[in-house]
Amino acid sequence: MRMLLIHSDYLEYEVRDKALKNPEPISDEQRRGRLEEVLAVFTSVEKVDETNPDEVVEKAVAEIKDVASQVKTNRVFVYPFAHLSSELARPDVALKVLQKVEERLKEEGFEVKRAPFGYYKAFKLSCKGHPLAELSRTVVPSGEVVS
Ligand SMILES: C[C@@H](O)[C@H](N)C(=O)N[C@H]1[C@@H](O)[C@H](n2cnc3c(N)ncnc32)O[C@@H]1CO
Repeated sequence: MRMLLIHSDYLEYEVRDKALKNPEPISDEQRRGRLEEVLAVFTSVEKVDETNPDEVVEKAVAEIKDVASQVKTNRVFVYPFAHLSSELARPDVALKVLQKVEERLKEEGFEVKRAPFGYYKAFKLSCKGHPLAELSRTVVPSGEVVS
């Protein structure tokens, strides 16, 4: 799993067209979303993650918690983003992984939004620009190598 973590004044999105034949079903209210003072986590779930999705979820949550504590926010925006890897996991696996990351972060006490999966989306992002505002992390199941 590849993550680009941007500490932001805000992140907002608006759903546009379907990018998959069967995108995640969403309600009207999920067509737009915005969070302020947020750690935006743009995430590509990778083929290698399919060997142990549950472990990758835990590793990703640990990384997100670490960065969130460094930038002092408890708000996280999980954003599916298929552009950080050339070896993407199947959509059905990727969606489950991202749903689980959202669920586990909430269990850890974070305020979390997750952008809808399987769509083209317009988005606006205001990066804070401090030294820790732009970070990337890669997590893979144990025993796998980062390509
Ligand atoms: C397109 C661009 O504007 C938008 N931002 C987009 O990326 N849409 C992606 C993700 O929401 C999701 N998706 C599919 N596979 C994956 C995966 N392995 N990991 C993460 N997301 C995935 O399906 C869409 C098409 O790949």
